[in-house]
Amino acid sequence: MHAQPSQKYQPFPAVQLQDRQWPAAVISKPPVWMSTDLRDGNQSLFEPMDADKKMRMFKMLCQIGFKEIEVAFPSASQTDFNFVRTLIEQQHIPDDVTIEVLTQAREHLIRRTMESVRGARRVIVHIYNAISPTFREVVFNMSKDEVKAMAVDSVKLVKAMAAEMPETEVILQYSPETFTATELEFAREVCDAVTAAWGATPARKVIINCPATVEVATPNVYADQIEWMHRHLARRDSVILSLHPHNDRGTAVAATELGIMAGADRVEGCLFGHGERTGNVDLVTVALNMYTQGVHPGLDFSDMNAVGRTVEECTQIDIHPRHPYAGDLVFTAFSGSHQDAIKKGFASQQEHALWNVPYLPIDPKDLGRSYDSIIRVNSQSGKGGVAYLMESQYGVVMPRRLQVEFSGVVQQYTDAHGSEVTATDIWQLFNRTYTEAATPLSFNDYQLQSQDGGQAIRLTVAVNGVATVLSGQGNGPVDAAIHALQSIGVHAQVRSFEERSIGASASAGEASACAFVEVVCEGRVCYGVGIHPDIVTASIQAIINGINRCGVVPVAKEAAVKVA
Ligand SMILES: CC(=O)SCCNC(=O)CCNC(=O)[C@H](O)C(C)(C)COP(=O)(O)OP(=O)(O)OC[C@H]1O[C@@H](n2cnc3c(N)ncnc32)[C@H](O)[C@@H]1OP(=O)(O)O
Ligand SMILES: CC(C)C(=O)C(=O)O
Repeated sequence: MHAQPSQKYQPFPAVQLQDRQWPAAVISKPPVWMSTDLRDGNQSLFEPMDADKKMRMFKMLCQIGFKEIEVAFPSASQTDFNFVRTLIEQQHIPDDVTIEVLTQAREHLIRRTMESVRGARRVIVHIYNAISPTFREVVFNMSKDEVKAMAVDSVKLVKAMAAEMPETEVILQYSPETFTATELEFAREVCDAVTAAWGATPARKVIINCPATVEVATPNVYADQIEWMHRHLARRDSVILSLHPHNDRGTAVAATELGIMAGADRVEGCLFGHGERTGNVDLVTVALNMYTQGVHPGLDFSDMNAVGRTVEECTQIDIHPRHPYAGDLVFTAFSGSHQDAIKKGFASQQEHALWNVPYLPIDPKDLGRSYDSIIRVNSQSGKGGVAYLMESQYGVVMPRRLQVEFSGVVQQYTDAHGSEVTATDIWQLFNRTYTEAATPLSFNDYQLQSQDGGQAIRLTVAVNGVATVLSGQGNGPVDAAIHALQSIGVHAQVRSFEERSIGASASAGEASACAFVEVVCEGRVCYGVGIHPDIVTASIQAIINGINRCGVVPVAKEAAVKVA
C-alpha cells in the first residue's frame, strides 16, 4: 500500500446543500422496485445465464412481486435478444409486470433493441451514456454538449421508433451513467434535456435513473446528490427519480436507504447483491430492512430458502453464510450470552405481540426459516444454548442446576473436540452421562403395594450384574426405593426431585416421563435422570443413575435376597 495515500487518492468533495432535508426523513412506503438480475446481475457472472436459467429467474422474480424487471441487453448477444422475443411471443409476461431492456445511447444498438421488443404490450426502454469528466475526456473525447447531444439524439430516436409501434407502450428510462462522479449541474442539464426531448408529462413520466455506477463516497454524499436532483430537476412531477447503487465501498444498502429518504421514487438492484464488481445493491436486504421497521416492502420473501437456492443455481455463486436475512448462519448464535438471551426472548414472546427477541431483528419464521439452527453449540457456548437445544430438539426441560452441571460436561467435550457439537451429539452425551450410568447398580423391575398409609416396594436391581430383589417401605415410591436400597448399604438422600413429561418426538421416542433426581450419597451430590413411559420407573431409574454417579459401592446385606 502507498505510504501517503493522499498522494494517490483524493477525498470526494462535499455537496453544497446546507438545508438538506433527508436526515430527518423516515421511510414509510416502499419504492418502485426494479430487478436487474437478468441484466446487470447477469453481465457480471462467470457464465451468463442461458435461456432456461433466465426464464427460471424471471418467473421467480415475478413470484416475489417485482413489477419491473430488466430482462436483457438485447443488442449484446443473440441469447439476450432471443430471450426477450421468447418472453413476448410465448406470453410469459404477467399483465402487471413491465419488462425493461438496456442499450447504450448509440443508433445501431437502439435500433436492434427496439426490434427486440416489437409486439410487447408495455416496455421500459433504458438508454445510457456515461457523462462524467473522465468518460468525456478519456473514453469519448467529447465536449459536454456532444455528450448531452448523444443522450438527446438517442431519446429522439427511441421516440420516433416508438411512434411506429403503437401496439406497444414505450416508457423511457435514461441513466446518466457515472452520475455520482459527474458535476451535479451538468447531470441535471443532461437529464432535463432528456425529459424535454421525450416530452414527459405527469401522465407519461420519464424514469431518470441516477446510478452510483461506482460507489465513490460515503452514503450521505449520495443522499445529498439525490436530494439535490430531486429539488432541482425540471418537471419533477413528470419524472420518476430512480436509484441504481453499486457496492464498491460496501455501503450500497445504506446509500439506497438514504437515497429514498432524499426523495427517490424507485430502486434498481439485484437479489443478494449480484452485479458488476462488488455488486449492485442487494434488494433483499433493503426490502427486509424496511419490513423490520413495520413497512411492508411489497416483495415476498416468505420462502427465503427457495429464493436463495434458485439464485445460487442460476448465478452459480453461493450466498455467503453471513449474508443478511438469507445466509445459513444469520439466525444462529454460538456464544453463550447470546443463546441465553435468545432462549429467554423466545420464552417471553407472545404470539401476536410486537417482535422482541434479543439478537434477532426479524422472526426467522417470516422468511420460512425454522428455529432449528438458531442455537448451535461450540466452546463459546454456555448453559442457555445447551438447554435450548435439549428443549427444542428433545423436549427435555432441565432444572437450572442440571443445566449448569451439564453445560460443564458439554464444555469439556467441546474443549476436547474443538469443533461444533450437534444436537444429536449433545443428546448422546446427556444420555451417556445421566440416563445410562448403569454400574454398579442397574434397575430391572418393581412392584408396589399400598401398605399402612404408605407404599411397599419390591425392587429388582442388578448389583454388578447380579440380579437382586430388595424390599422397602416409604411414604411414596421414591421414598420406598431409597429405603430398599439401604439394605445393600446404599445410603442416599434425595435433595431435589422434578418430573416432567416429554412429548413424543422422532428423537426422544414415544411420550415419556423424564425424572431429574439430585441424589446425595457417599458425600457427593449428583444428578441422575430417568426417562420412561411409566413415571415410577423413570423416578427409580433416575435415583439409581444418580447413586451410580456418586461412586457408590454396594454391599450384600442379609436383608437382600439373591435371585438365581
Ligand atoms: C455500467 C453498466 O453496467 S452499462 C452496461 C454494460 N453492459 C455491457 O457492456 C454488456 C453488453 N455489452 C456489449 O455487448 C457490447 O459492449 C456492446 C454491444 C454494448 C458494444 O459493443 P462494441 O460496439 O463491440 O463496443 P465495445 O464493447 O468494444 O465498447 C466500446 C464502445 O462502446 C462505447 N462506450 C463505452 N462505454 C460507453 C458508455 N458508458 N456509454 C456509451 N458508450 C460507451 C465506446 O465509446 C466504444 O464505442 P466506439 O466503438 O464507437 O468507439
Ligand atoms: C446502465 C447503468 C444504470 C448502470 O448499470 C450503472 O451505471 O451501473
